[in-house]
Amino acid sequence: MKTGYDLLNDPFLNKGTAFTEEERAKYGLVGILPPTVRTIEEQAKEVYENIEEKASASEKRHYLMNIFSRNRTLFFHVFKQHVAELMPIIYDPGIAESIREYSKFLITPQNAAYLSVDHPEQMEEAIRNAAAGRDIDLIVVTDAEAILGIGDWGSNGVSISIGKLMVYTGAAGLDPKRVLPVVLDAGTNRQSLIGDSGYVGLHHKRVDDATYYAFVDKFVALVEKMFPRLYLHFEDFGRGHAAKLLDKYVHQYPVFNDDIEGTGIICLAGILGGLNISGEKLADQTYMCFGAGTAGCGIAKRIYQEMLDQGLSEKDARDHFYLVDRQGLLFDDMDDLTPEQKPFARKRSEFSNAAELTSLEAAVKAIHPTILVGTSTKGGAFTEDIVKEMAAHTKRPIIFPISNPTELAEATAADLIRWTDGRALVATGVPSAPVEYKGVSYEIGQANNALIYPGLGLGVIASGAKLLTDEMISVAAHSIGGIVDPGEAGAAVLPPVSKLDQFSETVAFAVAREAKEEGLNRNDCTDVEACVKSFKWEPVY
Ligand SMILES: NC(=O)c1ccc[n+]([C@@H]2O[C@H](COP(=O)([O-])OP(=O)(O)OC[C@H]3O[C@@H](n4cnc5c(N)ncnc54)[C@H](O)[C@@H]3O)[C@@H](O)[C@H]2O)c1
Ligand SMILES: O=C(O)C[C@H](O)C(=O)O
Ligand SMILES: [Mn+2]
Repeated sequence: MKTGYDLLNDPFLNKGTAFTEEERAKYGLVGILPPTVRTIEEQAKEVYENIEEKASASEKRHYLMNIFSRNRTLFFHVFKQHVAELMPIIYDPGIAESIREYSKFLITPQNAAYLSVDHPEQMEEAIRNAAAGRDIDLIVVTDAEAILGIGDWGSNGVSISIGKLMVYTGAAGLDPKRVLPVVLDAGTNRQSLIGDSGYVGLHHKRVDDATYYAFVDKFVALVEKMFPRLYLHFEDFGRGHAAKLLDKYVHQYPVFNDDIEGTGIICLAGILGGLNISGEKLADQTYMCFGAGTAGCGIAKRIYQEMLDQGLSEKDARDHFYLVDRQGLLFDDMDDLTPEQKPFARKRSEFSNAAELTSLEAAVKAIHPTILVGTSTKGGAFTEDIVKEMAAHTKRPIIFPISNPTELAEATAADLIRWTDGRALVATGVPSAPVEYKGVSYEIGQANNALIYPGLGLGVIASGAKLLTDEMISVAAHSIGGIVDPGEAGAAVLPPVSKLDQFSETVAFAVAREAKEEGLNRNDCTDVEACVKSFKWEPVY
């Protein structure tokens, strides 16, 4: 039993001024807290008022992270009350700053595990120390090679693991005591970090692939052994490793790659939402991806799978896809294609001007896509000319500029609505305010995997699913339809973040039900909804 300062310093147990007089007497807290006893509602009101007073998002974030470090219950109480308002502060886009400036802002290590490739022999000890006797259901692990669109950040990337886990709890109610953020420090290729004496990670380049894969393999085997019902979420691994790691473990353990699968689900859901508004069919769409990396190929694969599920043959389905990357349109004779790009690469013989299709603009002109998804990290890439060209050949162009953070988005929602005279069906990666245009208020959906991974994770964890299957992923994408009224002028293609906790539960029900149908559940799911609800933690003392 913890007492005194040990109790106040434990963020999972601390209640601060809300410890009652009886508790203060019992736990050695008499005299080390100010005399007034507060309720959590009073504390939360105070915290919220303080946030409102801070001038910048950055100050708000630091203040909130301090609360998070000291008192998880209070932090989540406030977060849950103000999800839509606080998401951009503690998650994307605000989180990018805390990664770039991690060494400067490091307050406490926030119960994360920092694993060093230079000391694999310490791995088990490190995880044990970080878990500190807690049973863990969920790990978010990053190696920080490709954080959002801002690149390689080494140990600083731990903030993305922490931030993703905050959203899991805020949105789906996963118990913060039962989660563990992990950063795998395999070095960094960002020279400025290596040369920065203030940098807190390893001061050397990323290790070679053999050492790297041995490090990750050791980690996965170890945490699977230590926490037998673990759901393992991979975040922001580099293009050269992300899909390989997922393919390696996906049939063995319940693992999830957020950038590949989470983004695939949310974009499919957004596209289905868009088609619901336009009344068109997926099989009639021409899909173009700009930036065919981890997310770009993950999304293409999910949409492709949906076309197969809708009855198209593999060949017919593939014919709908065009990938554009740095080289321009990707052709099958290129020698630098990734394994994930290859299935979607086109034949030069399909075009009379193949040699000229080296830019997005040329590709849009030649192909006339009806759906354009941006995962390129090239801010402003969807120019007025490109968007107008696309919109000239389709009534309701579906355009999702989803590169993060804000400055890397391929376009803004306001420009897309304006350039297409209100016809574009838009979703963005970061939150966008409604766009007022010619008397209509266009609500903009947020195509960010944060709208889906919390519910998906809750469904997997509550059911105790042995694996995360393609079918579970598909039902997750379909489960968030029907929340938005497609008939309303300016309707969004995705449900609003303000309803995140409600639809996360809907997603979890669907996923747990599917796990049960596939016989993959290890927990009793006789009553799926009761099972899911029993896994939800409430931020109250
Ligand atoms: N909204 C979401 O939920 C979500 C999810 C995942 C990723 N993303 C965003 O997508 C972007 C890409 O992430 P990723 O993990 O796929 O990274 P990645 O490095 O795997 O892929 C980026 C791809 O874009 C290509 N690219 C880079 N610069 C380009 C340019 N100037 N022109 C054309 N192509 C270019 C790269 O060659 C690469 O193939 C990031 O900004 C990230 O924040 C958003
Ligand atoms: O973190 C986000 O905001 C979404 C996504 O996982 C990304 O890498 O951009
Ligand atoms: Mn990511």
